[in-house]
Amino acid sequence: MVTLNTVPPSISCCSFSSGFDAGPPVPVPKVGFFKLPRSNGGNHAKLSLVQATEESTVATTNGRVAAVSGENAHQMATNGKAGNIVWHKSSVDKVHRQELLQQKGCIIWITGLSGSGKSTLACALCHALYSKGKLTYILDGDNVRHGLNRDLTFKAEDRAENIRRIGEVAKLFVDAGIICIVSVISPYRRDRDACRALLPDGDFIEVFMDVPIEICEARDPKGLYKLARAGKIKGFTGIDDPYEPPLNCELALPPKGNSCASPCEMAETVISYLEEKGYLHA
Ligand SMILES: Nc1ncnc2c1ncn2[C@@H]1O[C@H](COP(=O)(O)OS(=O)(=O)O)[C@@H](OP(=O)(O)O)[C@H]1O
Ligand SMILES: Nc1ncnc2c1ncn2[C@@H]1O[C@H](COP(=O)(O)OP(=O)(O)O)[C@@H](O)[C@H]1O
Repeated sequence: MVTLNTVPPSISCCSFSSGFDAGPPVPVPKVGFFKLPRSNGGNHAKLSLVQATEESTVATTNGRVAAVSGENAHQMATNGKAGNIVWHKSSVDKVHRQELLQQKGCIIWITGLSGSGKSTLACALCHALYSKGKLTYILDGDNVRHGLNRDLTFKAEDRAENIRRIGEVAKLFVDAGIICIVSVISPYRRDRDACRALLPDGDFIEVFMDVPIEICEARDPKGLYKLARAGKIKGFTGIDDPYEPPLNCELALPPKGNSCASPCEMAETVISYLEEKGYLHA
């Protein structure tokens, strides 16, 4: 049984003064009104609340953010196509959640050919960490392609989008303080490295299932290699589509001779790494 024994963080909502004792003082913003230009339809723009702090200036009209400066400008620059989006901070953050869970959030990214044992290792690891009272969540390629990524094929650009979305979701799990286990072929180095770059150094732990295709093909639990060899599946990884092995992974798990270590032994190897790097403590 896991006992949670933590001091809750003091609560403050955004940067507005709450008016009651809620922990350390927060900056009280200067609040005023600001008239925005006429909207397209010729109606007068509504007077809008302007929240101005030393760090940022945000104006809204009809619920939409109109202007930002200061530290949040960085978020404006990195948010892709939408524009005018401001990062919203909470008073309960990753550090508090990690304290609650007594672990550190990270991604264990398991890459390798179909049949190399990614899902099996993911399950063994999840089980072993659960036994130690550690919270994990598995994002498995097959499973995610049933929902979030059901619109994607196995063309290179769709595989890239598959990995990008999984990387972003995994990053949210890490922010939640969870050990996120990702088991996906992720055949392109560039796509894996892009996910690595989403996280602080060390938090992306790449585990390579270094299993030769002959072994994977002999296993063929879903009969997909057989279909690929028969030309009934086109663009199958390792047959007529590329797999780029990692160059600098944190862990590689090759077979010893003709046999692989058991899934439990592999899970223990990963757990030793997590232990050594301090991920199993807050
Ligand atoms: N063309 C092709 N190539 C590779 N794999 C194929 C293909 N078509 C279907 N499958 C099945 O899809 C699973 C791989 O999905 P992933 O999301 O992990 O792939 S990828 O990372 O986007 O390359 C993979 O699951 P695993 O066997 O668990 O790896 C296969 O079962
Ligand atoms: N360490 C292992 N030793 C022997 N067989 C394994 C091992 N790991 C997985 N397998 C077997 O290999 C097959 C493919 O494993 P799976 O985890 O589904 O691979 P992947 O997710 O990479 O496609 C399954 O039949 C599984 O039981």
